[in-house]
Amino acid sequence: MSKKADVLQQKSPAEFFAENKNIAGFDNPGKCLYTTVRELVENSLDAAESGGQLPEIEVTIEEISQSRLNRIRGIQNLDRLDESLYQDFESDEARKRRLAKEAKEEEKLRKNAEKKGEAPEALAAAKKELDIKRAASASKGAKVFYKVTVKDNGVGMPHKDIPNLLGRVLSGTKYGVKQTRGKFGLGAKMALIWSKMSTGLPIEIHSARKGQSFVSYYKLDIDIHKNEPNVHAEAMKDNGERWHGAELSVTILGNWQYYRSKVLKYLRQIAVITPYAEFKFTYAAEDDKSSMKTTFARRTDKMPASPKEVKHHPASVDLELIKRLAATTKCKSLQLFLYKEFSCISKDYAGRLIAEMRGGVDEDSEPQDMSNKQVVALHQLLHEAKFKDPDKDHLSPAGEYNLRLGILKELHPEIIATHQGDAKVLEGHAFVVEAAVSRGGRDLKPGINVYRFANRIPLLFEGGSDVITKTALKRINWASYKINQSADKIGVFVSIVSTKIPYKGAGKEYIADDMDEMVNAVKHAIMQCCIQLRVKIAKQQAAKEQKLRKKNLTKYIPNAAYAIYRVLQSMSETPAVGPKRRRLQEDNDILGPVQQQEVQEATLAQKLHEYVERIDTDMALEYQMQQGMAEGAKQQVFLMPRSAAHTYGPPLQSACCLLRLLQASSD
Ligand SMILES: Nc1ncnc2c1ncn2[C@@H]1O[C@H](COP(=O)(O)OP(=O)(O)OP(=O)(O)O)[C@@H](O)[C@H]1O
Repeated sequence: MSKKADVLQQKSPAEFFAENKNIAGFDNPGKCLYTTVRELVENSLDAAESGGQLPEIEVTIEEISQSRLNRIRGIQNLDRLDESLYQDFESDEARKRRLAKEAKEEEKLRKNAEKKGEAPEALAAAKKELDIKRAASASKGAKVFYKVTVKDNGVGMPHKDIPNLLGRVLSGTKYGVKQTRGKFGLGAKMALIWSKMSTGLPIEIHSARKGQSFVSYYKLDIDIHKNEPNVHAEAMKDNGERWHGAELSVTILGNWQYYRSKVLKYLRQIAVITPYAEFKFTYAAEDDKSSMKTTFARRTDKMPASPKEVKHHPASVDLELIKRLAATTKCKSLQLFLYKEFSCISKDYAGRLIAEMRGGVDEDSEPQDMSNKQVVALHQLLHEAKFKDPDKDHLSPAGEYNLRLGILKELHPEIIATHQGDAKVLEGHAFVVEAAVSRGGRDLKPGINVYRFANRIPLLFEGGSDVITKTALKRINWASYKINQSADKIGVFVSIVSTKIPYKGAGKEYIADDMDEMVNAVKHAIMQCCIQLRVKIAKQQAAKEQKLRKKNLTKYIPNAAYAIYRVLQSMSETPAVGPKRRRLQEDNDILGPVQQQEVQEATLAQKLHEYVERIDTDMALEYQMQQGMAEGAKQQVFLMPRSAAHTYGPPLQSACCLLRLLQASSD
């Protein structure tokens, strides 16, 4: 073994995450740009919602070329002395080859245009496209940097806490048992670590609490080795406008070209799940042509009730957590400790648990005095004893109203159904699954389009391994709900909220598919939507078929009226003589008016129109009757018969309902 391998080394959390950025979703420059936007936006949403504020979030990505970045960093942009040192150097030979290839390509374009007889403008457009492709491939290796700024109207941060909150890995205010988008105390610091690694520039922060007379300003970076904030500048600026919120800016290496669609998709999906928020997005490129601005507007002022922090459920605690709680509790007795620090344990039940523990503890023992063995015994008992499930009042699902509104506003589906499931429990943490299934709409491809949300954030990566995708694609028999899995544009939206989302990894990309409780809850929510959708689809199909039938019948009325009238006319002109030509009275009844010109072609056409109209209504009633029996909404109404001897006739039909009289059973 080499000597070096024997040397004991230690790593700070910042060093660990700097070396393993991918764990936190910072895989390559493009993904780093995406994850930076995502982490900052999610912090902003958490901050606005925790203050009960309708979120207003501005996201700006400013493109910065290498030379501009150098100017910002105070580095001189030197001319190259030795061109052949650089990756983009092209030898004379290579240049000749490239020019020859380009000439060939242009010649081919010209010949093709000639063959197709295209106008000179078409050839010019094709050449321009080719030039753009060439320029893109020439700039493929060029590095582009971005200043990402996210501004919100949230609660801001206390001045003195800012360096620790944003310059120390694994520090945050969201570690309690509470539904929040953030969890690990990592996201914003990863953006800072990436900026430090790729551009060396610090993060800039403006922040103000509600009613604060000053705006906190910090420019800081992180000492990765020590996992400590390193403050470059600090100020308290005047806050005349009494602004509150936070604005964070980081300058990082990225790749907008490859991740543009992901960033925009993320913003659209977050607009779906938070229709009460407004997102303004600006992309400022170095050349104005590639810049863009877009707004995802707020559609409602109805914000879901804020999630609440709750106590630990006994089924969710581990040994270390019990030790920590016992060491820090203010409770002086074990009974009070169990009652106050955990949910779903009454004082009485705490007493019974302590009696069951034995081993030298009683109700009055001090929690801090528990020995290791006693803590182990308590831990074991908490996992073996029965406890009520945690309730769901502390959770904050988007709500069917918001989910439906968000989908309608962003994707415009033809039909949609939503469902919110009952609270379920996973390892002591309550969770709620909400779902929506839609058909048709903007931006959807034919087939199943899955949209995943966890604690109201969209999950865009690693979909293949996720419980929602797997359930939607493999565990639902779409055909049985009148849905064509490959031809229809189906949107499946599932949102899971919990005090602990069982993410795989710190990148918060997907939820594993190996927990039965989760699988069942997701499947149930999707199926409930499908059941509602089946009814809507059946109604739509019947209405469509009926419309088509009516259209077809109406189409042939002029021809039919013409043909019938001609037959009747020629019959009426032919005398009825001879034994075989004797007419029935009914024939005379029809032919007489034709002869008298009382019935004409137009009369027949009108009667046929009336008939088609009538059978259309009859068929609608027939359909309603079937629906009433099979899948329509049923309502029981109890009526008192006027006498004991009452007869129950056939169902009564109306244009909107079916009334069936039945004798109620005596009990
Ligand atoms: N825009 C903001 N407004 C108010 N506070 C913020 C804002 N951004 C960050 N913070 C504070 O900084 C803390 C650290 O943020 P960071 O993104 O590093 O982690 P997190 O959001 O707690 O968890 P996660 O790593 O899961 O995102 C947050 O817990 C929050 O208290």
